[in-house]
Amino acid sequence: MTCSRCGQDILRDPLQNRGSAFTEEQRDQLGVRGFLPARVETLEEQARRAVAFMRTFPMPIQRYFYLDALHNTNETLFFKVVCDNIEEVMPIIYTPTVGEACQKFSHNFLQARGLFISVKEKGQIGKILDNVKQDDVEVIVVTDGQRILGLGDQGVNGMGIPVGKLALYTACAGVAPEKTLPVVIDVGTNNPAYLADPLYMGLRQERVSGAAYDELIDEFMVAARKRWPNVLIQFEDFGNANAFRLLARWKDKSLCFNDDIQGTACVALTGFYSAMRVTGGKLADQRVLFLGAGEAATGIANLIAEAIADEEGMPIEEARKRCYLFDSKGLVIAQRTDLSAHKRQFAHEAQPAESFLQAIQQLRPTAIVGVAAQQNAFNSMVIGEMSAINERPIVFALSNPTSKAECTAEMAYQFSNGRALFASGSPFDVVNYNGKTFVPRQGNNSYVFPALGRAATFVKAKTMPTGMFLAAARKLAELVSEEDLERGSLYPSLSDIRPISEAIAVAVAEYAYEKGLACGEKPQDLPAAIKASMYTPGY
Ligand SMILES: O=C([O-])CC(=O)C(=O)O
Ligand SMILES: [Mg+2]
Repeated sequence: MTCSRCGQDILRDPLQNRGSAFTEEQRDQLGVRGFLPARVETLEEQARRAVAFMRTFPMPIQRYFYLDALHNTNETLFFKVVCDNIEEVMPIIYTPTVGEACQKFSHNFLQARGLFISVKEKGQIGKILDNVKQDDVEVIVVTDGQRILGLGDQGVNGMGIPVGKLALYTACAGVAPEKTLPVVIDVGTNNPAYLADPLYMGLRQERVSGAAYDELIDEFMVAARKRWPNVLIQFEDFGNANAFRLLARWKDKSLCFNDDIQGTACVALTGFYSAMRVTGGKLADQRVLFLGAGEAATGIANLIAEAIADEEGMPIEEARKRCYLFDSKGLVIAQRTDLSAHKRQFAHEAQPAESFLQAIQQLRPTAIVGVAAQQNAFNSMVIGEMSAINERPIVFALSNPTSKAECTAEMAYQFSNGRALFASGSPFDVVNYNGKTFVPRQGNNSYVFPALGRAATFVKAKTMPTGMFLAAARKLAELVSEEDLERGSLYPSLSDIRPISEAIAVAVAEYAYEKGLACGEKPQDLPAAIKASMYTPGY
């Protein structure tokens, strides 16, 4: 198509722009001649320049803003850089640096990605969605910014999270960039610093709750599905109360899931399967004590219970007795009267314990899981006690970003004399301890959410039941090698995330076909069909 006046628009559209890679022919056809230096470059050449430039910035946050600018300029090039350097780039565009980027969002704002829907726009969400050019959105990640990682209420500044999650959908599981849409629902913020900040870009009012909140989310859910009937909606970083309510309201009638409850659970369960290859025994033999009782804690505890119930043919209530929660008021036990429904399921008969250490001494757990964003809560006493009780204590410090982790990898190995089976939510470097090299890996939902989403949209599932998360956890566990375990890695290397995501997507899709959750015929060669459906950056 010849369009001599469209050239400049094409160069400004990150989905169409190829910059210096436009060929001589395209430069004439598309009307971009004159707006580019003479040399025609390959994507590889462009990527080399981009990576070299990125590395000139000393701080991760500077690299984040450079990559964000690249993302907004040329998506193909951005994803080429991300896909070919995933281990280097992931901690920048995702956890932990994305947390800092959220905190700086309103101060460093240049150009936004995604949709901002505020409570002022109630009644008009359908119209807003009609403004979106993309006609085939497959995955939406939506947040209301109330609990961004372990950083609390970030309001609209939380937009970095849906943007980062969706970048991983594309990079890890090949969901095409034009089929993703990040969304922030702005109902205000209860963060006093933002309310007082003249540069804060969201609604400067206290959060709306109750019926007005529910009606807004309902309107969004209905309008999104009307505009894109098969879209998957991933709930991300909502506050506890809304996260559980929204999931309960929508999980059986809409293709959706909550990443913090279900995605995190899936990866944590894999961590247990890996740990048990070292310790021996079965999941039903575990006794798990959680520091925290929110989305991640009860999500993980419930999925462990589902897995035990499935493996042992045991009632779920019985299986739940392997998991104990410790919240801000102490150990969650049957006699407490202040418990919300999601905690009550894990309120067992036990003595009260005021400190986490006391709870360990009473319950003698095989594993502790930190999901309370309490830096250094897993101190030498806690890990020392776990190591006195267990030959190989399981210690998962899952809170994000790094500053909120319950302990560092180094602390876990040091305080356990190198015996801890460790995983963390944020990345930690290799640790040398007592002549041994440990390679800790991330028990982060990024191992599974892109693949789960890829599978669910591929099979056009109507909902995402628990079995899909179990299938993903078990497949990921199969991909952990003996060499990984020898180095203390409970997960495979993220440098292989693309084939890992592919294998998980195949396993989840297989499960969906088997259980009648899929719409349409199963392809004869499912792995080949899934592979062929995955986007790879190229012109
Ligand atoms: O974003 C991450 O790294 C994991 C996650 O969902 C969270 O911490 O809320
Ligand atoms: Mg999250």
